[in-house]
Amino acid sequence: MSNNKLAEALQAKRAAGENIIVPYIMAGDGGLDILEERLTFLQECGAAAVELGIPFSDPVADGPTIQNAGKRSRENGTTLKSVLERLASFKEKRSIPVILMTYFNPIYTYGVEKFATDSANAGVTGVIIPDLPLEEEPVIMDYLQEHSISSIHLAAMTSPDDRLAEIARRTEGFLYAVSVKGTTGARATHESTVKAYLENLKQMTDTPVLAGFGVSTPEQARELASHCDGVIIGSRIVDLFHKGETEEIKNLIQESR
Ligand SMILES: O=P(O)(O)OC[C@@H](O)[C@@H](O)c1c[nH]c2ccccc12
Repeated sequence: MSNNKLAEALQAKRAAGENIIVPYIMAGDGGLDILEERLTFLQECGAAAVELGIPFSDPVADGPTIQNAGKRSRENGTTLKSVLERLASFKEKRSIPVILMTYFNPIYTYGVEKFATDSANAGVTGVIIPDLPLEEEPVIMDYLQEHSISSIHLAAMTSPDDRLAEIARRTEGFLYAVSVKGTTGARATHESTVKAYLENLKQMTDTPVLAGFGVSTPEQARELASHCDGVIIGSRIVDLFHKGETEEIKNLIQESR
């Protein structure tokens, strides 16, 4: 049974004529005590969902901004366990969907089945595991489905069409269209081939398609969203929270919608 709660929440924003905006933040950057406040703030800014990163020592897909945030978070003692416990402590109070972004290693160490159960208890709506290839997904798929947690897959610009079609078919909640060739981080421009790539993905699925990597301004967000359904904004938001520039975050999200 695939699960549509997340896709439905995102599609509701789209149906209201908005671009779907999903900010990424690093859990525990600034301490876990401010997590609730940040999620509430992002919800009030009009974010459709939040992608919440779990810090990890070898974040292969991350650029410097998120690597540094992960380092700060680990220095604060943040672990997958402490994040799930914290999320569980205020799950009744929030309505914004929370998507966990974690590499597979912390999940494996935690225990795959326990991860799914505890994530469900923490009110987690979806997960992104960037280093778990489609072929390896069976190790966790059934547990996630049992708890109605969406498994969000990443599409890469370098993948051939038949691979993209398979990813588009299997993804739940939304399809994460990685829109650069490289790691996370703010960039001035995207390659001209991105448009065709996003439009191609849009034709492969009815699930929302969100573009991520390298989006840091409302202009970029609106431009990419005009070829799909919305965007994920990571490094820029992480940086602004770190500097305490919350007003800027609000403007960025509101002008991207
Ligand atoms: O930081 P950027 O360039 O805005 O990209 C989003 C990204 O940070 C977030 O979705 C993310 C952080 N770490 C990841 C690892 C893999 C895939 C995605 C991510």
